Amino acid sequence: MARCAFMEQLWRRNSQCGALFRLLQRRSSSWVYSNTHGFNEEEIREKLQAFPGGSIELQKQDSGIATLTINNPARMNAFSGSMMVSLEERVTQLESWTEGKGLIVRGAAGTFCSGSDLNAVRAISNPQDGMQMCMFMQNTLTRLLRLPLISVALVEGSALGGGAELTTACDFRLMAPGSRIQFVHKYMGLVPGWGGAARLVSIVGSSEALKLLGGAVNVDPDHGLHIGLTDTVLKGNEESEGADGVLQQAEEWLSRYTKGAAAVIQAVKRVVLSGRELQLCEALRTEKEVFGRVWGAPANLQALANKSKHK
Ligand SMILES: CCCC(=O)SCCNC(=O)CCNC(=O)[C@H](O)C(C)(C)COP(=O)(O)OP(=O)(O)OC[C@H]1O[C@@H](n2cnc3c(N)ncnc32)[C@H](O)[C@@H]1OP(=O)(O)O
Repeated sequence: MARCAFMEQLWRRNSQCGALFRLLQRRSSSWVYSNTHGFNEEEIREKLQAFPGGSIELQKQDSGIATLTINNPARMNAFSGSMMVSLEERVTQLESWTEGKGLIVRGAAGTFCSGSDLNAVRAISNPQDGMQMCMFMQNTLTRLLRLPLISVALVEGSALGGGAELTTACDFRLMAPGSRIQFVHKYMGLVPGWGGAARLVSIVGSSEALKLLGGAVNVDPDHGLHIGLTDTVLKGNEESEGADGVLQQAEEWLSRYTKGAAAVIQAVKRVVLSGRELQLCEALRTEKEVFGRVWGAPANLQALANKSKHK
């Protein structure tokens, strides 16, 4: 133990190593499962890779907003095994994006995602593989939600099953007209397994969550707004300018919250995340630590020099 504390001090002394230490600490604290829980990441990664198809595209923009596209249109953007692995790799890339501020998660070709690819699910329907896939996806989606970026799910068309769960791994849900979010798991003889039930309860409360899961309710944009699952309803592509009007609207909506220095926006996400997830004392200590990183930092000094008024 003493040796560990000494090593930690050494790490922290050098600021570059300190940053790396924080990154590693943040990454490992974002993981729900490790080998102590019987999770064998390498093995399930290899099994998932045996079910190829589709892709996960990541596009980072200079504005600090990235777009993550679930791309498997022939199967309504269902997640093949290789897409699950690719999503994890994209999340890893985003974890170290120092200039990043926001993230839009969307599906290709006008629909969000129809959950896991039923062909892959059939092939790994034994309990051991099912548990490993569940832990793999829970780890990935927990890390997605904990990214130091403000994230939105842009829902067009259908978000079904695991697709509905994916929307809850974002900070906000924006819905296009005619779209739906539906936890269809009950019809498949399942419950959510990608962390969607736990996150749904924290978004809409336990009684609404019980209704949505127990009734496999088809949530349209108005119902989503009413129960607090949806944050805003966008105009349709035909009512907005350009071929990809809904994406543009989502970027405009998100950019209200991402204006400013990346370090500050990332700090905002961190303090809200710790308030959301941690016990009060721990959240307060995290807030103090994050505050210490922005206090006297360039954005703060610049604001002081500008003597800004907030009218
Ligand atoms: C823990 C995770 C739990 C889960 O995610 S379980 C999976 C839950 N998802 C589902 O059950 C979705 C089942 N699919 C549907 O209900 C419908 O296909 C859907 C999405 C409403 C679209 O309906 P339509 O517009 O009528 O189109 P369609 O049925 O002809 O589909 C077009 C092609 O896409 C395929 N597809 C859709 N969802 C899929 C899926 N999840 N896995 C594998 N293939 C899927 C569908 O089979 C069809 O393919 P094909 O053209 O017949 O070759």
